[in-house]
Amino acid sequence: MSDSSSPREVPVFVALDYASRAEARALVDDFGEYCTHYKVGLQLYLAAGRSFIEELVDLGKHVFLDLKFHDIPNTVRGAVIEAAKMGVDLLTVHASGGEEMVKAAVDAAHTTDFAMRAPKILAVTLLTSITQEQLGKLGYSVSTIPEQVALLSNLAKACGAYGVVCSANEIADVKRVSGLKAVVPGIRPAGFRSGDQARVAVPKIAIQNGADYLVVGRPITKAQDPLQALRAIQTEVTQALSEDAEMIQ
Ligand SMILES: O=c1ccn([C@@H]2O[C@H](COP(=O)(O)O)[C@@H](O)[C@H]2O)c(=O)[nH]1
Repeated sequence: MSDSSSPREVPVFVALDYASRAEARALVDDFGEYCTHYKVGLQLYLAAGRSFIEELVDLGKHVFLDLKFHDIPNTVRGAVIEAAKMGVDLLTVHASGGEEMVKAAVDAAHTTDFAMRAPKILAVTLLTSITQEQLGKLGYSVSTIPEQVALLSNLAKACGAYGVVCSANEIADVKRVSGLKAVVPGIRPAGFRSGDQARVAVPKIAIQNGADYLVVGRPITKAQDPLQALRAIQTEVTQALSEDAEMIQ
């Protein structure tokens, strides 16, 4: 979306976690040209299906389909091909599905007939809702969260993924081991409750840490004035990017 010679841009994907197409479409219409990037996850996909994704694509929006595939390689390959047909920009699989599965996803995205619009594959490392304690209960008690994220980022890179999903706390580890794009949910503007998110950061910190994309849901969709909440986040991102650029000069 931007090359290394152009100024750094960090798109904000608004997570449309709604139970109906009508609610999601109302927000998209309210935001108009203020928002060009939307994420569709399990809830809205199950409620509104492919046609809503195609509607967003037809509106010229960048669509991140966040269905987090985790299955045997052959099944994931088929699912990626079907997703590619909708013209989505980004698509998630769980890195913990293993090398063969992530490779199958990347290969499917690149061997599809829709090569011009091949979705970029993101590997989810550790969900931003996971704590160190929960990681231990999953049997990874020898690893810290940053170590586990680094390990899975390395795997994602070896498989040819475009990027990973991680929290703002692990971006440096991701960049160090893989150089992949960091797509960062768990964004909480100052004062907004964390809820079920465990590894959170304000937009400014995510930018300072090197995020390539932010993902924001409830701090926007549950705000009294969602457009105002979106604009405030966009302003914080723009300011942090210009402070960062000044530091580099
Ligand atoms: O590790 C992950 C991976 C995906 N998500 C998704 O991002 C949004 C975040 O929503 P908020 O309301 O801002 O918490 C949501 O759609 C998740 O499914 C994530 O949070 N963490």
